[in-house]
Amino acid sequence: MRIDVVSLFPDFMRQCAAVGVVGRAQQRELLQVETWNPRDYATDRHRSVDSSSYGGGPGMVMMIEPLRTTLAAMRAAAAEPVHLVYLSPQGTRLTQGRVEALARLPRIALLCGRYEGVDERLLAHEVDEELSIGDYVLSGGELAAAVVIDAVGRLQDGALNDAQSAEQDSFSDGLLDCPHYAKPVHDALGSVPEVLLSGDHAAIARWRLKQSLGRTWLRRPDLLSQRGLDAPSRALLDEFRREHA
Ligand SMILES: O=C(N[C@H]1CCCN(c2cc(-c3ccncc3)n[nH]2)C1)c1cc2ccccc2[nH]1
Repeated sequence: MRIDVVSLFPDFMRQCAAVGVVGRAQQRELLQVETWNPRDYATDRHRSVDSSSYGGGPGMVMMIEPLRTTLAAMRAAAAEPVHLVYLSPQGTRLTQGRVEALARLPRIALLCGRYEGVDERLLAHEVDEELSIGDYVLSGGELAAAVVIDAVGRLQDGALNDAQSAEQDSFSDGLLDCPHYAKPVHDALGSVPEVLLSGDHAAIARWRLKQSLGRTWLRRPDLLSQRGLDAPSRALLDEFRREHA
């Protein structure tokens, strides 16, 4: 999969994509992340990419021309058609389901705005999808783009050593993750649940599912109502609720 990132801060974006699972996915050529800086495509001697906002008001707006030229060069750089995503608070909320769909595409591009945003005419003409990672305003789209790169990159086949961890991750099956424990078994803060030391894999899987169901019920009941529960899961959750009544 190829991800192109249009940003005024390419070094930052390259560094975000160079570490951890995503960095390893790039080394394994499972993922390719390329950056494009609109300032490199600005034509005036000041290399301007923004101008004041028509109608007045605070802040500057990113101009059409440098972005149009940048996007044309980006699209031409590889054969695959590009699904262009603009990161903004006005976008559709990013979910794991959407991440999984994006991860199946051969190529996406992430447009990172700065200042007060991007000229609406450029967005209307070029952007395929607008995505938000939450209801807050950042300084720019780069951190949101880094979230998309990480969430999509880690789902590339072979990116995770233990493919199952992608399956067990929160939201992969619509539930919150279960608790995890490292050494030592006993600590002043408490002990590791006995079942996890039993070696009984069926019992451990049952315990983990019960914890995931219980946590989701306690912290994110909205996810449960979206997901629905089969009879065994409903019984397991009832058991959790009795134990925590
Ligand atoms: O919304 C603004 N800037 C955004 C423009 C688009 C790129 N930026 C951004 C993206 C996001 C974002 C992206 C995805 N999910 C959550 C937030 N937060 N901030 C910065 C903004 C800047 C600004 C300055 C003065 C007055 C109002 C203003 N609004």
